[in-house]
Amino acid sequence: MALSGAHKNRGELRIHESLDELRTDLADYVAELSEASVKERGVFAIALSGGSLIGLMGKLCEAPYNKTVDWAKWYIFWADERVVAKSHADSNYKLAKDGLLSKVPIVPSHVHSINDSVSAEEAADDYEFAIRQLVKTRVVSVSEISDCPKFDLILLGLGPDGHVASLFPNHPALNEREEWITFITDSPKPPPERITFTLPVINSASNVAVVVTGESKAESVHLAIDDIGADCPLIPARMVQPAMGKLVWFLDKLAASKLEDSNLNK
Ligand SMILES: O=C(O)[C@H](O)[C@@H](O)[C@H](O)[C@H](O)COP(=O)(O)O
Repeated sequence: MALSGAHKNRGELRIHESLDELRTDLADYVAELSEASVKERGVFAIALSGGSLIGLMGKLCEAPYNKTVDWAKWYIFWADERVVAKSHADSNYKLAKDGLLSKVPIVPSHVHSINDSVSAEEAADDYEFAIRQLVKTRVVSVSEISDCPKFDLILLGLGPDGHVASLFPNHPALNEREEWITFITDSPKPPPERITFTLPVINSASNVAVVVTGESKAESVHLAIDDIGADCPLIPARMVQPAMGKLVWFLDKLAASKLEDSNLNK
């Protein structure tokens, strides 16, 4: 690792010299959490996002992880999904299926994707209902401090505008406190209709990892992590603050290029 650090309340920072190094560290991290969760609970409930994240998780399909990870115990969810057919090029399900899930022995019935044949509002309701059933049977754990599901790991990307999952800057969805899953029909990033985990669900997870590469994200990384003034914009990524869980940032050098030195162990 090029640099590492820990901001006092913004989690652990893992900054990598190369994308290859980041990919290996991310695969190790996911594999370790999977092992710990299977040991403790017998299952691993993981939520994915779309974007470059899936490609960056690619090493999990290779040796040794493809053989050492207990794939049969994985339950897969999406922290956000575009409301399009599962076969559509914009589908986060399709991205993960093609890039990851079809390459490892995941149990098909453990893959919890959205209902793609209904409206965004119905898809959000259906997804929340499905997750509620899995919380009842403790496939997904439950938070000790809220009634929210406690995913073992939620993986997020970061947009250049500071969005995470489908929670966009200044969008009312950021204020949702009751629902676990909400929907939007006006996403500034196409396609417009999406469902997304709400902040209470993200912040109830045992582990949240934000995976960010490239210079276009550097300003958002700075606004999400550094001690900024009250006049700076409050971007969605800064609202990712797991209450009891652990937050880890996987960054490449370009994404980390605007971070203040004081956050890094040089
Ligand atoms: O549905 C989506 O649009 C994604 O889930 C989105 O939240 C993504 O994670 C970020 O936009 C970062 O994407 P990149 O890593 O590709 O820039």
